[in-house]
Amino acid sequence: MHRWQPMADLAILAVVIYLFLRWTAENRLRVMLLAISAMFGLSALASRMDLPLAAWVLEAFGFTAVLFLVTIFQPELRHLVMRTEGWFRRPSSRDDPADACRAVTEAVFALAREKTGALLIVVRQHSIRELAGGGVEIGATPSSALLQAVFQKSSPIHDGGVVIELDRITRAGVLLPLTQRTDLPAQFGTRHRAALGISERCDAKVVVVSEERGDVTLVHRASWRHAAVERELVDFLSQGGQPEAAGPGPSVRRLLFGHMKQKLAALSMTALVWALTLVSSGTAIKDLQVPVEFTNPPAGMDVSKPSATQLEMRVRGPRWAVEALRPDQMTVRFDLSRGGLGGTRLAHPSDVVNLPPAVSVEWLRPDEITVNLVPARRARMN
Ligand SMILES: Nc1ncnc2c1ncn2[C@@H]1O[C@H](COP(=O)(O)OP(=O)(O)OP(=O)(O)O)[C@@H](O)[C@H]1O
Repeated sequence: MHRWQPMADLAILAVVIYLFLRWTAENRLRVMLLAISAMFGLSALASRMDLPLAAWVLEAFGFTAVLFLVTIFQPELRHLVMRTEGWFRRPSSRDDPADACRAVTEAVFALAREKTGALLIVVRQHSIRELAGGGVEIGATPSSALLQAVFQKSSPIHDGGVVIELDRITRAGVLLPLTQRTDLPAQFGTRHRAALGISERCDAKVVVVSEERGDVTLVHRASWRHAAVERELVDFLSQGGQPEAAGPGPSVRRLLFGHMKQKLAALSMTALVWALTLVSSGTAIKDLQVPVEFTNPPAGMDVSKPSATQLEMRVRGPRWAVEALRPDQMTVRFDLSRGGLGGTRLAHPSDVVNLPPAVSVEWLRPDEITVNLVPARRARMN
């Protein structure tokens, strides 16, 4: 095992935990999944520590919880699968997000001026297929005229919401889940409740035009505010408002500093798993014979009569790390570039042995290696 491998191991684990936390954004489901993972983890720990009864009980709890999860959280699980769809969607190269934003803004404020009710759902990363039912498939490039026409009272599809996905109008007349909140302004009827309902369940941006008051409400992630001027709607739709797949790719800043809470949680959980593996796997000792290689002899010189071509050593460390050590991957290399003609005493071998962290050398033979550097031809004759 190379020194970088355990690091890569932990880094992969941290990334997997982070993706898992981002994926399971719904709190109830996340708690449940974490509880199940913890039960199986503790069960493995108990069996390692020779506590068979505890291991059995924890495992049984884990399986019961899985059954419970599949039956109770079926809609959430289905929604999770839907959510992954957004990771692979790419916008059509024909459609410019700025054009879609312009069309929506123009239509929304035109509808607001004439007090025509409207509800627009701009889909981002999460698929809303499981959340928004019914409606009519459209599949058109957004234009102000088309959006205004859809919401006219005389239109057969003016009821419900219009879905805009990857800068295309994909459906009209869709029914959305209503929010159950009781703390909303009295003037919020079912149109606004539908907007809040969908925004509680996914990352879509929703725009509502009130038929009664002609005002424009912007809804995202269960919070809302009014937009008095077009600029506010444009900002709402464009500031992190484009579906991530539609942009030029996540910015480095967002990649590094976005979702800090989940990143810290993932790092803490990785540290915990690391500590648990150290404790649960116990300590092991292993004797190894590691080959020695001499590299970079000065130009025109060769190595002759090295005092040893392999090292014997005994290492100690966490069982999983020690068991993964493979002598053929641990070649000890001595750099001879600074050697001069004649005998050269090399660095203490234990300084150049490449061991993963937490694994230490108990003893190592020989203590010291010497080589002779000779003109290239003489070495070949030896
Ligand atoms: N579940 C739903 N999903 C999508 N649209 C809905 C849903 N329920 C109602 N609507 C839309 O809302 C309209 C009714 O709006 P209502 O007057 O109840 O709401 P409101 O929030 O007071 O809006 P407004 O201020 O425009 O009156 C319906 O005609 C329909 O178009």
